Amino acid sequence: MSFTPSLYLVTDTALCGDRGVAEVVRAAVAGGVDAVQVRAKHGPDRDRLALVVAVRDVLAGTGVPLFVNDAVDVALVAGADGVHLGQSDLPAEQVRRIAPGLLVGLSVSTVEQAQRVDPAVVDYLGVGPVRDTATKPDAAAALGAEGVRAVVAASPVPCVAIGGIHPDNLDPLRGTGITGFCVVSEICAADDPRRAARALRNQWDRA
Ligand SMILES: Cc1ncc(COP(=O)(O)OP(=O)(O)O)c(N)n1
Ligand SMILES: Cc1ncsc1CCOP(=O)(O)O
Ligand SMILES: [Mg+2]
Repeated sequence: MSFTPSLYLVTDTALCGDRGVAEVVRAAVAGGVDAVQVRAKHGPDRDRLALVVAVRDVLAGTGVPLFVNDAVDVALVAGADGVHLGQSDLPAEQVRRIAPGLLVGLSVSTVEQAQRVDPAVVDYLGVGPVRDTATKPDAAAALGAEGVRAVVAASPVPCVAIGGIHPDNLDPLRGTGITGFCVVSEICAADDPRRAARALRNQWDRA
């Protein structure tokens, strides 16, 4: 089954603040988010696992798939649907071999990286960053919409765009070939995550 989300939320624990990640996810899904990745770059695995389990419980029965960033072991233990890997994380081939039941996402920032993707081991690509973003200061150089279009054209699997995406720069991504897009700060830092998700979803779904 191919993974083709429209609005993919990647969480940031600090930006979610006192509301907590699970409650922000609940609101965002009510607003139209159709895929979620728990991205917790700091802290012990026990805390990461507890966070993923809390989000899994919020997503139960919604049909919205749950991904874990980086940590294949946590994804398996928590019963998540998939894992998202970067170019420096565990190799996708080996993750598919040890965890054949997990969906696998891979980050790419260049046409060459997209051309090397094996569709037998990678289910979707996260293409970016589209723009510079304070959320991931160590990201590669910004691609812009035309750069995204070139990477997507080279990909054998569905692609989502990520990085610096906000309502004022979303429209140029239309027609690049992406199935959808990811946001962190636009939803996690919003006063009203449900409303922020609904606005993004309406903007994207507009014909
Ligand atoms: C959907 C999606 N695309 C790209 C990324 C970035 O992954 P990575 O390059 O491994 O960087 P970190 O997120 O681990 O800092 C992502 N997480 N999700
Ligand atoms: C995880 C990640 N990977 C590339 S950019 C990025 C962060 C995107 O965050 P934001 O949507 O706040 O710009
Ligand atoms: Mg990573």
